[in-house]
Amino acid sequence: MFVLLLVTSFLDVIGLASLVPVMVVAAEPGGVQKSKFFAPIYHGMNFESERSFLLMLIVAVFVFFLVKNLFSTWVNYLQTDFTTKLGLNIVKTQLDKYLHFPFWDFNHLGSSNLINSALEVPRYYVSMVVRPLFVLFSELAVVVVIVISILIYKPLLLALLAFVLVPTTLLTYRALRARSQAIGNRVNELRPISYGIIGDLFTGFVELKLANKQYRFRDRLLENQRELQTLDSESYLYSLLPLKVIEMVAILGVLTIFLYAIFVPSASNSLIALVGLFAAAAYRLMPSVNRMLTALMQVKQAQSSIENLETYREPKYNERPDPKQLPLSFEHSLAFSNVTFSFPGVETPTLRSINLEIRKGEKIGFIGSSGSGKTTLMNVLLRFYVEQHGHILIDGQPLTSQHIEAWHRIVGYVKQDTFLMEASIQDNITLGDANVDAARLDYAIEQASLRNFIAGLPEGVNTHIGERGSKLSGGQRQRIGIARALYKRTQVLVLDEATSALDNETEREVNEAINKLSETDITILIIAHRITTLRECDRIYELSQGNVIAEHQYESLMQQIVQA
Ligand SMILES: Nc1ncnc2c1ncn2[C@@H]1O[C@H](COP(=O)(O)OP(=O)(O)OP(=O)(O)O)[C@@H](O)[C@H]1O
Repeated sequence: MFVLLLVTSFLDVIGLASLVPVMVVAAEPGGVQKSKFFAPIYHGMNFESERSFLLMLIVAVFVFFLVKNLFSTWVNYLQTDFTTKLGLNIVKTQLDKYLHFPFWDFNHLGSSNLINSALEVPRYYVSMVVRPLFVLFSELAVVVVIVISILIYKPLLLALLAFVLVPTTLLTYRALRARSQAIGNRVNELRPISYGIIGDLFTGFVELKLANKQYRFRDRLLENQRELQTLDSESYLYSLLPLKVIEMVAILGVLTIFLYAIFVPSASNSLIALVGLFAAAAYRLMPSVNRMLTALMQVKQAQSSIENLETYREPKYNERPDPKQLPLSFEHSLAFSNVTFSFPGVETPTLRSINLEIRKGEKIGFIGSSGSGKTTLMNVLLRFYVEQHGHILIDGQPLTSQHIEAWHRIVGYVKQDTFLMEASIQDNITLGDANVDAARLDYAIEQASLRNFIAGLPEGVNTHIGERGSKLSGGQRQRIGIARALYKRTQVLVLDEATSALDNETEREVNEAINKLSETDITILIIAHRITTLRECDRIYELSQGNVIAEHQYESLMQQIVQA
């Protein structure tokens, strides 16, 4: 890419330079014969008249410019193609980086940071680092060609130009560099904040409106955006500044030589010619130097993007599943054997030596006060968290990182707040499958007790459910989650009963689905906040402070509660 840009720059300079001798010979009668350069060509090619030679020259110049511009358009195309692919590649590597994040680091990072890192940073990197580097390089090539030409033609002029332009350029760059970098860093801090506020505004629409706080959020967003836009304008202003500074210094150079010529009359003639040359050369060099400076400042401004691409590359953040994935068979039992788990940086374990054995097909309930460790236990089972001691045993075999893919194929999870996309019911159940297995979908809908509900919708499974399922009731959302788990042939289903949707209708709907599932051979683990959900369970374990403190049967547990 850089070599091609170099060639383009050379062609640009040659193109411009070639116009001067052509114009000189054209302007003067008999100029071709006198020219040291053109006379041999004129005679060598046996031209009869100067007019036909000039005609040939004009056609040659035109063809040269045509070819040069076709070539540079092709190079520009390659360049944009290259930056597009590069940009996409960076988005991919950034996304992969975060997809392999340990679960709690992922949560800790937050979605606004993620959006910024995966979408904005690559865009910024391409437009503020890669493209400016191309500009820098091609302008550098132009400057080098001009400098060499001047060096050959008039070394004194070069010395003069260097004396005026080099310190100015360096000083301007030094003066703006630190501020540019500071602007870039601040922009990188502010952008995720805007995404965060916008996200809160959408997710908390109902709560914020009821609390009449929506305008406070709007004002916070506007405040943040104001600073962002001011910084943006400031950096735009800085991009305009170098040209003005350089121009001022160049004009000062011209005027100084004039002054010298006025006060030292003996030197005036040759000096005036030098002034003309100086002005011409400076005017050709100034835009190039300006673009180079702007490019350098943009790269400085994008320093934080470069750093962002580099962060979290350490191995501890890259929990990629072991490449050698092994098959897994689950025919008889799954067990927690002495499972102990602590969150990083937390001293007391959240799960302490958990020992449980569950046979295939059993339905097991988990109860316990809030914070007792129920969700954490399920997250260990789902491998989002990994125990520090003990093992999860599947048919007696420890579940290792080499089984992750096989395990995730057979385990399903229906969370309290089921993840729903702004898409059709079918897409939500199949998670956007391109080739939907219709029989499987039908089975999932039936088992999740969704059939009547879907039959009543005008567009059936193709009905859109609104942002995060806003057009559904709490029970319908959970049942879509259950259908999703069944569609992927889940053998172990973890159900986290919603605490928020506690109305009787929701309970009835979800219980109906669970009861239906009890007839299948799917192993079900239900975290329940209401005991009635656990009617069909074979056993119910009670957790307290990370320990299993009791094992109950549904009937006896109900009796205990009634007596209490
Ligand atoms: N990412 C985390 N980092 C540190 N501590 C955490 C984290 N997630 C949960 N905890 C803590 O672990 C403990 C167990 O939480 P957990 O969510 O497993 O409880 P739970 O029994 O499912 O509660 P609930 O019924 O309210 O959902 C709590 O004290 C909680 O504060």
